[in-house]
Amino acid sequence: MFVNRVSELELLKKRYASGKAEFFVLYGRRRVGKTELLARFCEDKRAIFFVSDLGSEISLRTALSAAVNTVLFGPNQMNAVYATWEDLFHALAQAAQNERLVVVLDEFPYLATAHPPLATILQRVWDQTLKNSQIMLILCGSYIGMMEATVLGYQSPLYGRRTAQYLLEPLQFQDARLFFPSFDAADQVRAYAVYGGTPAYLHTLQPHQSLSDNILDGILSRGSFLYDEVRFVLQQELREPRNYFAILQAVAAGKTRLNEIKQATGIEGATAYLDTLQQLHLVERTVPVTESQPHKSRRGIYRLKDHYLRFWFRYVHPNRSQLERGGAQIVLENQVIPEIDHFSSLTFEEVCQQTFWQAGLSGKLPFVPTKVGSWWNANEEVDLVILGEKDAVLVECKWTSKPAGMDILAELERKSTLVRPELENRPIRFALCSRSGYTPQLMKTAEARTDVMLFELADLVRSETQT
Ligand SMILES: Nc1ncnc2c1ncn2[C@@H]1O[C@H](COP(=O)(O)OP(=O)(O)OP(=O)(O)O)[C@@H](O)[C@H]1O
Repeated sequence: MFVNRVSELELLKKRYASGKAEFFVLYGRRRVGKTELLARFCEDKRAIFFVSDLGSEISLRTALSAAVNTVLFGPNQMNAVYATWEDLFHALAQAAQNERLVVVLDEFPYLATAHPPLATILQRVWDQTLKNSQIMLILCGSYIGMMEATVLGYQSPLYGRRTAQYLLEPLQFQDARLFFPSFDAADQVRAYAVYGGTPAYLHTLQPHQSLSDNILDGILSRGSFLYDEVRFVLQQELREPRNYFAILQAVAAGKTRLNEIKQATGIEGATAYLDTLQQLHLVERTVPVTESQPHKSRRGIYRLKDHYLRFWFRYVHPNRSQLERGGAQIVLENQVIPEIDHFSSLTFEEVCQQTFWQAGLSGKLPFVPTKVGSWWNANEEVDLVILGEKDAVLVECKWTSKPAGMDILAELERKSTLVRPELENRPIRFALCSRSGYTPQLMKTAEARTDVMLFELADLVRSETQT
């Protein structure tokens, strides 16, 4: 099963069709599907696809030489090794002189580390010959920090050479749910809350088993792929993980403001760590949707960007001693199951947000949204506010087992008086999204009013995506 990535493939195809040399940089966190995407793209093309590993400069040059020669001259030439990287890149330029040639260097940071002058050499050959050829060079990497240092950043010799760069994001809910179509709608949201949109993590799910059995066997049990996955990935990205781990754990536990994070971790210099974690796309700082200058906002809060990171820091990392002694069932029963709905409620808001964006952009809302996000002040918050040029909808997302009633609408109307001053005279409408439906009285009210919309869980999980 290969899910979505339609717009990414389109972008790559467009560049391929440009008729000139292309230098495409694809990056994104581990397991997000970079290699798979590029493999699909290269399927029907004249392409050299090379995945680096932790080998030495000579072993990587030998392996890449073999890959290059096999594609350019056939398997008989496999043993000829280019004496220098210059020779190798010039050979690529030669081969791409009159004919499109795609060259993928996957896990490029490994190459750059094995041979530090490589970025400078590539830049030189690019400027001399490659840029005038028909090459489509794709550099790809997981270690986002390293990609930014070796290819994307100002300080890199390759800076300014790229013709396109793309950060591959995890799949959204509508795609992720295709990995567990047999779950009911509520469990699909819960599963997305736990696994997020990383295809490699979604692949571990056994759809014929219940969600809790999946969590037990595939996450909480020692030796399972996901049990140590976060530690493994973070240790590769971060040299001194201890303080980062403490900060990530605090944020996962709901400490979202800077002073709360400092207090929970005792780390005075938390800001610097948070900056790095943001650069690594592990943490994001969000501000109320109405803020016009996000960087200056005093209402910024920190959140973990990745769902599975959130789950791991909430339930695996803090319970490690118990889990190491075989206590997976106890952690599941005493913590995960009782809290799963509380844990999933934030994801439900995110699913609603994704749905409103999609609906709005495909003309299914009364107006085109320009921004969708949460709003909060020191004491109160509104789950979502959908802003258009001249419209605003305030949304309450209820992830509870009881039908939502008039009190929920009244509460949202009360909060609208707090948000109104920031809405620049836009008329306000209200929308409710509820996992468990609505009371008859609220349904009647919504029918009678043009400024109230009700959405059921089924409306929100209905899929229109491609596979
Ligand atoms: N769009 C997709 N639909 C379904 N499965 C996918 C998709 N993208 C990737 N996968 C699967 O997810 C797993 C991880 O993908 P892949 O190896 O491409 O990720 P990556 O970003 O290159 O990871 P790494 O950085 O760890 O090398 C693979 O098993 C792959 O087949």
